[in-house]
Amino acid sequence: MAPTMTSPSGMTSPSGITNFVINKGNGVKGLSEMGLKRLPKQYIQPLEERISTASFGIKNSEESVPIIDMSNWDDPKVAEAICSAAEKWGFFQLVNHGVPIEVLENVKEATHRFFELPAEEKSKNSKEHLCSNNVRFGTSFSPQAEKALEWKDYLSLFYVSEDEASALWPPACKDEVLEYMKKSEILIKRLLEMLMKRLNVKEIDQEKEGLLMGSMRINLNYYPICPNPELTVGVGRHSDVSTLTVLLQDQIGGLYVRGGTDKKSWIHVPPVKGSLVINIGDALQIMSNGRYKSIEHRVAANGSKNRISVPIFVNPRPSDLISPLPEVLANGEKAVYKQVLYSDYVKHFFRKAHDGKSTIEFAKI
Ligand SMILES: CC(C)(COP(=O)(O)OP(=O)(O)OC[C@H]1O[C@@H](n2cnc3c(N)ncnc32)[C@H](O)[C@@H]1OP(=O)(O)O)[C@@H](O)C(=O)NCCC(=O)NCCSC(=O)/C=C/c1ccc(O)cc1
Ligand SMILES: O=C(O)CCC(=O)C(=O)O
Ligand SMILES: [Fe+2]
Repeated sequence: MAPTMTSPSGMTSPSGITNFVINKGNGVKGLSEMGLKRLPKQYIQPLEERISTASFGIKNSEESVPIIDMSNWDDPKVAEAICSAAEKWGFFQLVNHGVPIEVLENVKEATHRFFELPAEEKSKNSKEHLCSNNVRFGTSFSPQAEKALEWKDYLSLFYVSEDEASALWPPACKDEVLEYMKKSEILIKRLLEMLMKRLNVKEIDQEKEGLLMGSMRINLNYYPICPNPELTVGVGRHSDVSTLTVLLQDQIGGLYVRGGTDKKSWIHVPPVKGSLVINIGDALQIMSNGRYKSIEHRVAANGSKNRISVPIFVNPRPSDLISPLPEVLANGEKAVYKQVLYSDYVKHFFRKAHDGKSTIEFAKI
């Protein structure tokens, strides 16, 4: 249902838009549903950040993110494909990954259910209305730091415990998100085992497990139909600050990653039914001393369809010190990154607007 406006004229001013979208919790979904004919000024990105979808759909098999079949996950060829993709692309898609398709369908449905709630209901999960930092309903990425806003609303859920999730996560999506997280855990452990083996880490003991996957954050992303998609972005250029990210996308498309032979092209990650997209994050780039790459990516806005995605960010714990692993440096390799407190790293990321691969400079020696 379209939101009712108390002061239609106030909406045309920049502060009216900000109030409606950010403070009142209508999000860009609220703007989209008013049937705006033109993109508000705040969302107009500089030319160089806009995404031309002209090449959308052009296929070039050598220039696409690998699609890896995990049916025989203990076959060394699978590990080889995964580690090579993590080195070369930092991104890959998995099919037959073991997470039941029904679980994925349920979490997509739950995401729509949450965003269909009235603004007042969703706003109960905003940082202003909730006394916890672990649940956050918001819009754009970092509105207080951005020169141009991004065309996305989100619900971000930091997992602390089953009890806290039961008490704080919105009932519209809580069970389905928890199930998605739990059912993905085996896959996450398998991936980390393969990736670690190649780095000379023979076994993932409890300490390493904490460092690699000691905290999880799940975002429900909603990209509503945009009046001028060519002028803005859904998500600007960034790399994730996670160890790795498990991303569920729907069938709409619009995710682009930096890659190809020139390492500069923007390559579309086409939706593949039942698949999960995996990408390496900054924490693993740092721990592998640059061997695995956390690749820049971004999301286009869409002029005709609402899109959702649900990333699971698998992370170190906030209290962990991260640095190149001793096993990686055992052969005399020189460390490229220094030791940083993971929560400092994440705060640095959230405090600024998206700026491509710049976050990792924070950890460079
Ligand atoms: C530092 C954290 C994130 C928050 O701890 P806190 O004690 O609650 O910290 P602060 O209250 O000081 O929050 C710091 C600031 O971070 C920002 N922030 C706090 N969570 C959020 C939040 N989910 N969303 C977007 N700002 C936030 C926010 O600016 C906030 O400031 P403020 O506006 O004053 O509340 C802490 O939970 C922590 O260390 N977590 C480690 C695990 C973790 O969350 N890892 C990040 C994985 S996320 C990832 O890889 C990519 C995410 C991403 C997301 C969107 C994109 O467009 C692209 C990528
Ligand atoms: O929506 C997507 O496909 C990707 C979103 C993303 O990059 C993120 O949330 O970090
Ligand atoms: Fe991302």
